Amino acid sequence: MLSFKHISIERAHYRWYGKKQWRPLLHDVSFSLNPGELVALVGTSGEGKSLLLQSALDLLPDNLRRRGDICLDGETLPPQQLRRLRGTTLCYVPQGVDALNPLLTVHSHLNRAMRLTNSGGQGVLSQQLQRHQLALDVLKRYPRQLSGGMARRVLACCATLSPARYILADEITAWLDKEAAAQMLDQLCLLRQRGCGILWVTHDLALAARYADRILSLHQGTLCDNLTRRQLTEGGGSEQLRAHWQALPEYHTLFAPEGSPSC
Ligand SMILES: Nc1ncnc2c1ncn2[C@@H]1O[C@H](COP(=O)(O)OP(=O)(O)OP(=O)(O)O)[C@@H](O)[C@H]1O
Repeated sequence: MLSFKHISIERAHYRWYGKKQWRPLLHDVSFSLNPGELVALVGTSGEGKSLLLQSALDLLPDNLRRRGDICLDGETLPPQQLRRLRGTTLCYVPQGVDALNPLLTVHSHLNRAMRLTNSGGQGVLSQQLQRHQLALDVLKRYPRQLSGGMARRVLACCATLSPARYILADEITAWLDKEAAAQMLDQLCLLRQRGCGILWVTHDLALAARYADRILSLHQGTLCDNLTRRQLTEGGGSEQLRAHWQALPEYHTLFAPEGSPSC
């Protein structure tokens, strides 16, 4: 189990006379991610979702710091151990596709992910590409020759090829049309079946309610919801999460009397 215990993230602020102060961005966030569980993390833009994922891998920029503990199977992981576990136990799929090295082809990126698993072989590679709707000729291309959605699928492909027990995926379905997003989530569900724990940052509460086992929501720097999909669809959660859910067409379809047109 991967646990976030009392995580606070603070930003350095310098006064005009040079004194440094730490100002909170996120405050006392605690939750756990179980193996074989897909958990969606929602919240409005700028709430700190990406920073929370980055803090779990010790990837925060120098002007930010984390307080609290990241624990794996009950053991607190110091920063140097978190860095060692990157790619092997914990895998981060960043929001920006600039995480792809511009000097390496897609083949090199995927090969590296495969070497970590030792599951090599062209067969595995082409199977994964097919699952992510990527043609074989994409292997020769450099990141600048990919569309935003293709680059995102290459990043997802690296994550699925890695041996990670926990995947922290930041807006993995952004820039994808509905069909491609559903296919991407089907891939995450396959990983979940294999026992992988997935924390998925998203703005799409409708998709979260369809695919995630649990939904977490951040609001004003704190974690204000940690509920199951069923609790959400049955009207649970904080006021702002309920308002968000009830504004979605999915909510109205769910409660529309049979035979009436859905909105
Ligand atoms: N390096 C940084 N220095 C100072 N502030 C930062 C830094 N990185 C992020 N922030 C601030 O931290 C807050 C949270 O940022 P974060 O990227 O985690 O938001 P988010 O919830 O992922 O937003 P979005 O949904 O738009 O991606 C924002 O207010 C942002 O401006």
